[in-house]
This record gives sequence, structure tokens and C-alpha cells, in this order.
Amino acid sequence: MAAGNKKLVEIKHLDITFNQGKRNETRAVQDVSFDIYQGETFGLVGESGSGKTTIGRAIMKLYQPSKGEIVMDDKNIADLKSKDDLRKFRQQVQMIFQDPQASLDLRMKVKDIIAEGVDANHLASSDEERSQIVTEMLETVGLMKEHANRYPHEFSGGQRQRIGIGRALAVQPRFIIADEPISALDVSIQAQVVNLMQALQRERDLTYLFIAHDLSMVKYISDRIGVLHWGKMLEIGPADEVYAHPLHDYTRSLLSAIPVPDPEIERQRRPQVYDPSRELDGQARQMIEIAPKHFVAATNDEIPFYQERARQEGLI
Ligand SMILES: Nc1ncnc2c1ncn2[C@@H]1O[C@H](COP(=O)(O)OP(=O)(O)OP(=O)(O)O)[C@@H](O)[C@H]1O
Repeated sequence: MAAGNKKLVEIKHLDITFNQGKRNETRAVQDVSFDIYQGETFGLVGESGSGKTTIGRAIMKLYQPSKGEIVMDDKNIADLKSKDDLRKFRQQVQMIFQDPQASLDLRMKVKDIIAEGVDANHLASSDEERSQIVTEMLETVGLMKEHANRYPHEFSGGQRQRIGIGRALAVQPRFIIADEPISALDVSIQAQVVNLMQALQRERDLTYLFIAHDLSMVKYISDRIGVLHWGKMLEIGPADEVYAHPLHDYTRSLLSAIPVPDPEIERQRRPQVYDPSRELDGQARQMIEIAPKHFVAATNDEIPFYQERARQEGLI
């Protein structure tokens, strides 16, 4: 998690609307802006339906922005149109999914799953090289060479997620979008997969967008966290700060759902419950830097309120 200062991905005023007939329109993402720096893990949290997956898929160029743009390596990805450009882009940006059972083709052998992207991108010049890549990937993700000829159903959930990670890594990507990669796993296995992802990040200089619905899950792995609610970004800041000193009411409400062992802390947190009428009153809010590198969606009138809160929390 040695985040540098170079921006790898820039999301600028992204809007995504799904139209399913005239009366059925969902504005899944609304004016969302954030940057992801080279080598960092950006944790994107929000409840179900807040737009996390939609943002991930838009970065993969699977959804078209209705407004705004997504820039990677200083290039607007909307301008990548030729087959060759798209192929190179998809090689650099890979995705890991929540449910490895659903995202792996159960009829394929592990070696063919791992080599899928290698074949599509013609990265191996011989069968021997292909096998070498598969073996290296299996070992990299903590599986064994002998697993290559087995099928996904022969593995546990955690091992299947390792296969999914191996498939993503086999094409030597720089950026990985991990969409709830540990949510479907047993708690005891979650830490192993997170540790593996962190080790791989260090070894391979990877950048992660780590999507989860639970703030406590992303806190551990992320450098920075962004909090989404109903398609809007409400708070972005250093992971520890967002977790220990959340400034936005909504982030506080997300955290108050986590059991707090100290009843006194619990009591202090309770009154600050998220009040939807305050947040979703239709007023335009901008991301304002309230404390260093800690941004909150606020109207001009709300800025003093959040500044006072940041002072109380010792952030300024
Ligand atoms: N392909 C689609 N067509 C129409 N509506 C969609 C589509 N994909 C997502 N939506 C809608 O967009 C909104 C955001 O969904 P999204 O899947 O991005 O949320 P999420 O935060 O990832 O939630 P979850 O954790 O449940 O996956 C939801 O209201 C969803 O119903």
C-alpha cells in the first residue's frame, strides 16, 4: 500500500442513468468524482444499490457514462475505440468478483480459466509457455501445480477466489477492481484473501479499487475510502480517519451499525443518526476539503457545521 502521487484513474463528474422505458429511469451514479493513485487501494463503500458496481463496470468500460468522464493514464477511456486499444485496456484493468462460484465457468478446468486472458491476448507463444504461466499463477495465489487439471467445484470458496485472482493476474494487469471479493467467504478465510491481495499489491505494484458494503471490511485494506449513498459520493478521506473520525452524518450512521464494545462510545454515537431529510433534500452539494485530504459533500451553508465537527474530532 505504498501509494504514490501519480493519478492512475480519474473519475470526473460521472453520471450513469439506466433507462428501461420512459418511466423507468434509474440515476445510479450522480456527479461522482474521485481519483485513484498509482499503487493505492481505494475502498468504495455503500449499501446495496448505492452504485458501487455500476462505477466499477463503468471503469471497465462495460457501461457508458451518461455524463462526465473516466480518465486512465491521462487518456479518456471513451476515446479507446479500436479493437487493439480496447484489448490493451482490458489487459491492464481486471476485475475480481464477489461470488467465485458464479464468476468461474464450472465446466472449465482451472488451467483454462487461468489462461483465458492469456489466450485472448496471445500472451503465450507456445503450450509450454502457457503451462508455465498457469503454474506460476497457481503458486502465486497459494495453490498447487497439480490443481491445474481440476474443476472449480473441487475447491473451497476461498480457493475459488484464489483461482479468480490468478485469472486476473495472469495478464499482468496494473489495476484491479475487486467487487466485494471477500463478502461471500467465511470470516476465517476473509483475512487470508485480503493478506494475499496485499502481498500481491506490494510485489506487483498493483492499484486496487476495493468495493464493499461494510466499512470495517475496507478499512483494513484501504489507503483511502469513499462513501457512496444513492449514487452520490458523500465523504472521501484517509481510511483510518473516515473510520475513526467520520465527518458526514451518513458515514456515522453506517458505523453506528457496527457493535461498539464501549457503551459510553455507543451513547455518544447514537444521537448523530443519519437524517435523510437533511442529506437528500435535492440541494446540490460539492465535495469540500474540510480537513487535509478529507472531503465531505456539503452545501455552502453546511461547511461551518462540518468544520466544527472536524475541529471536535481533532482533524483541524
Ligand atoms: N444494468 C442495469 N439496468 C438497470 N438498472 C441497473 C443496472 N445495474 C444497476 N442498476 C440499478 O442501479 C442502482 C445501483 O446498482 P449497483 O449494482 O451499482 O449498486 P451496488 O452498490 O453495487 O449494490 P450491490 O452491493 O447490491 O451490488 C440500483 O438501483 C440498481 O437497481
